Formats: sequence, C-alpha cells, structure tokens
Amino acid sequence: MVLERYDPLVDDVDAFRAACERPLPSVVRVNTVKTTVDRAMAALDADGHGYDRLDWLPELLRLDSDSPGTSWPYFHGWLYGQEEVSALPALVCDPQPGERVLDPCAAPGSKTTQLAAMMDDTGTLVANDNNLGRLSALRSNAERCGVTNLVVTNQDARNLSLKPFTADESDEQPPFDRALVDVPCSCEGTVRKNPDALDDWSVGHLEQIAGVQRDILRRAVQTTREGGTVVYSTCTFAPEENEAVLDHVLREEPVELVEFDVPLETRPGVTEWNGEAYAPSVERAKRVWPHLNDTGGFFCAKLEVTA
Ligand SMILES: C[S@@+](CC[C@H](N)C(=O)[O-])C[C@H]1O[C@@H](n2cnc3c(N)ncnc32)[C@H](O)[C@@H]1O
Repeated sequence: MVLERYDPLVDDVDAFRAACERPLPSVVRVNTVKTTVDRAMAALDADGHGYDRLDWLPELLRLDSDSPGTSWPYFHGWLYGQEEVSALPALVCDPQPGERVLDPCAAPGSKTTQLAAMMDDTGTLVANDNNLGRLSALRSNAERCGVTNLVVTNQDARNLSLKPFTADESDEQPPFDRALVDVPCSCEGTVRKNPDALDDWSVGHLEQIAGVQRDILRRAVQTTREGGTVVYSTCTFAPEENEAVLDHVLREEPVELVEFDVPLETRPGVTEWNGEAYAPSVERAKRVWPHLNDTGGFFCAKLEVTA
C-alpha cells in the first residue's frame, strides 16, 4: 500500500489511515465577486441545503449533502465546489487588489477564481495551463463566477514567455507581484475524493513529475519581482514532490522560504527523507495531513524573491 510509505512521517498512523478511507465532506466556496456569504447562505436555506460555515475561512461552507451543482445559487456563480484544504494556498498567497498575479497551472480554476475574488476582481490575473481542454473548463468557471480581471494563456509553464507582459524580457524587474504555483502532482492527498488516485502510482512517476515541478517553480520565481511572493502547493504527500523540489529551487534561484501562519492544524516540512537531507528552512513549509482537520492532504510553502 502506497500510503504505508509515509508512516514514518505521521504522528498518528491509525488516524491517518482511517481518515484516508473516509469520504471527503462536500464543501463550497462563496464567490464574493458575485454575492456575499449572507446572501449565499440565505439561498442555500431557501433550497433546503444544510451546511456549516467554517471558522478558518468564512467563505467556505461544509454541506450536509452532496455539492448543489445543479442548484440556482451554483448556476448563478454564487458558489464554487472546492475541496476545503485547496482554499489554503490562495490565502497564503494573499493577493491584493490592483496587483499582477500569475497562476501558471490554473485549470480548472478553483484557485484562480478564489484569487480573483481576493483581488476584488481588479489588477491582472494571468491564468495559464498547458492543457487546452482543462482551460476550457477554466474559462467557463471564470465566466460563471463573473471574473473579469483575467488573462488566459496556454503555455508550458516551464518556459512561460514574458513577452505579452513586458516590453522586453530584459526589463529590470519581472512583471508579477505574486505567483501561486499549484503544480501537477501524483495526487496522493486526493485519495478520499478519488479512491483510484493511487492506482498508477510509481516511484518513476514521482521522479518524472518532480522534474516538471522544479522547472515550473523556477520559472515562476523568475517571473516574479524582487520582494514578490511565490506560493508552492501540491495535493500530495511525497517529499520528492514537496521539500525536495523546494530544496532544489532554493539552490538555483534567488529566493528564500518564509514563515507563515495558517488557521488550520499543520505539521512542518520534513528535512530528511530516504537518506537525503534537505535545506533546514524547508521546515517552514506546511503539511496538512488528512486526519488533522478532516480534509484532503496538502502541502504549501511560501517563498520570497530576494533579488
Ligand atoms: C493541480 S492541477 C491545477 C489545479 C488548479 N490550480 C485549480 O485550483 O483548479 C495542475 C494543472 O497543471 C497543468 N499542467 C501540467 N503540466 C503543465 C505545464 N508544463 N505547464 C502548465 N500547466 C501544466 C495541468 O493541466 C493541470 O491543470
């Protein structure tokens, strides 16, 4: 069993395994580009949907039943079905109204639409993905959510071209204030939502995808101005795709990991795995194990560009 691999990293193996076998609660995020949390809750009340408002992020509602994907509040773009813990990276990225923000692996747009709402639909949000089919889902989600501060691009994020955003690639400062780098991964942490998620798991795949992750994160750092923020996230447990990627990028790019607080129970990044030692600062990353908050699994790190 793949998950046994992580027994040495978790504080409570039985609770971890049991959580991974439970179905995931259904959660929606209220889209504040179009409505307020109070109005969305009133609409859910009127439709007879029970829910709990989550303390740590008041736009999130944990539903008693399945996602109301066929209800009027959903059609109107008031609600976005989003796994609870996947709302964390945008919170850590903390985009401000009027800024230029890059989302290099954006489809189908959960975090893009959340970032847009946090920016009050102002500034410029570049949503890129290399998969056209998934970009079409992103476009329809953005349209349903009424997001207008969006530029959609279809590039390989490892070589993202800055030409559309700067007069000249040699401009003194790269164009973006922030980037949210939510890379493709082996998705081990989604096993509660998709029990087949681990069927094609192999060490070879981890190693191959880690190379892609390193290159995407490096390019995101290169496109972000000095002092800007880059958030790295995955929905997987493998240190090869998490701390090892950070360790590599810390050595190759002018960037450092910064401390941050989140309103969820987390564990620090691991500094050793399979006989390899990583930079001590990877401890500043946060691991969200499924049993800690009854969510999926997630990994999130915050970096600051230093030059
Ligand atoms: C974890 S998913 C992103 C989920 C998205 N951020 C959200 O919140 O809805 C990773 C995405 O990366 C895209 N991707 C994979 N390789 C890529 C590459 N080299 N360049 C750009 N996008 C890539 C995939 O198509 C996929 O949509």
